[in-house]
Amino acid sequence: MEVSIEKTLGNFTLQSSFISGKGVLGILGSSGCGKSLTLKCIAGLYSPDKGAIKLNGKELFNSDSKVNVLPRRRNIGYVFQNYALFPHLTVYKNIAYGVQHLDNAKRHEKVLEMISKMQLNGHEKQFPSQLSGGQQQRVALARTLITEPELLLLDEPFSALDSHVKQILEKELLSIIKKNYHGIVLLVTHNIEEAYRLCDRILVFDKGTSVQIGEKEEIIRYPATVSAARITGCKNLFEVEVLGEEEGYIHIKAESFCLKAVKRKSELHTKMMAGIRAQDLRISSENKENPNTFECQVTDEIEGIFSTTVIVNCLGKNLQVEVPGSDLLLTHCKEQKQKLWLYIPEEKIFLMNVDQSHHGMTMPVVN
Ligand SMILES: Nc1ncnc2c1ncn2[C@@H]1O[C@H](COP(=O)(O)OP(=O)(O)OP(=O)(O)O)[C@@H](O)[C@H]1O
Repeated sequence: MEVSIEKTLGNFTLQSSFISGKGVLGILGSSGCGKSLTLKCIAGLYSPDKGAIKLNGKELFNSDSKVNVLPRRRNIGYVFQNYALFPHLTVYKNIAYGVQHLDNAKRHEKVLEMISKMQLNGHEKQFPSQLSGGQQQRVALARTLITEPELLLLDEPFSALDSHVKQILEKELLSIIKKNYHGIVLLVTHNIEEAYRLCDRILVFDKGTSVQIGEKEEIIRYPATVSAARITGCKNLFEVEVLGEEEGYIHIKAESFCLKAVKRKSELHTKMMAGIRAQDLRISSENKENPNTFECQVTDEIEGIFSTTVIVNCLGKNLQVEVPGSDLLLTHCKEQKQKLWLYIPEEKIFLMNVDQSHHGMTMPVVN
């Protein structure tokens, strides 16, 4: 599908442009950045001010040629955050709702098939209020998939679930979807972990604009913009001066320290932003004399369940380092007042442009 739209609502402007093939595309961005609005425009619940939406070669919307296909004729399935089931209808009738045009025998056959695929056998006569969150979610999905949509839109379908069952249920639901549905799936989330677990590719949104699209590993490894780096959980971002390049490496200077970084294909400017993930930094009690190794002091520690975030000061700059829950080396070094060294791996540093302004309908950076 191809989307390239603009929509202004009050003082919010959406500029959404991307291309998606089959598989699950995660739409990732912080609250209020335009993820749901993008889905609503695709589903036809809102009309963009300008642009075009194409699905499997058919134009659903085009502001130039004044095409605007009615929502019910778009053949798009939409599962909302709260499932929106009909409370007064049984599971069976909820699922049958979208295929009332079929004759009785055909409709019954399709409903039973969907009940079996969604593992809802035995719940046919129950009402939504008698089901668990996960079961309600499967009914919502069954009610959508029975209409054989060409595109499936999932808007934070896991947000109403308890966190302890969430991971199991989301995995289960995605595997049901992948087994039974072979079209395009757009899944809205503001959680990078969820996007990483469930999606094949990720589209990143920032303040109403789609800024990057690519394979999920690529998006995590090489965010193209500062906002994509932040939303994917990068804690260390700083401005650098590019000093030069040599044999596949770039030399950069960040305030008082000079670093070496592996050169990627990105275009270089004198001033850039550099990012390094807290998980990729290493603290050691020895100076192994690698490049990018600096003496550091621990200034704070934020304890998590499985890991600790250590704030280290390195040549006057604070950096966040993630270490295992009980890092004995760190405890020992602190007790013995031993020197600590921070190593910044050359291959883990990524560079981004400083200028983050988005004007006009630009396509997001494609990895
Ligand atoms: N009907 C409306 N009228 C005016 N502004 C609106 C309307 N619908 C949405 N907006 C604004 O558009 C922006 C994007 O909303 P949207 O629902 O797409 O956010 P989102 O990224 O899905 O956020 P969340 O993760 O919190 O659901 C928000 O700032 C919201 O206030």
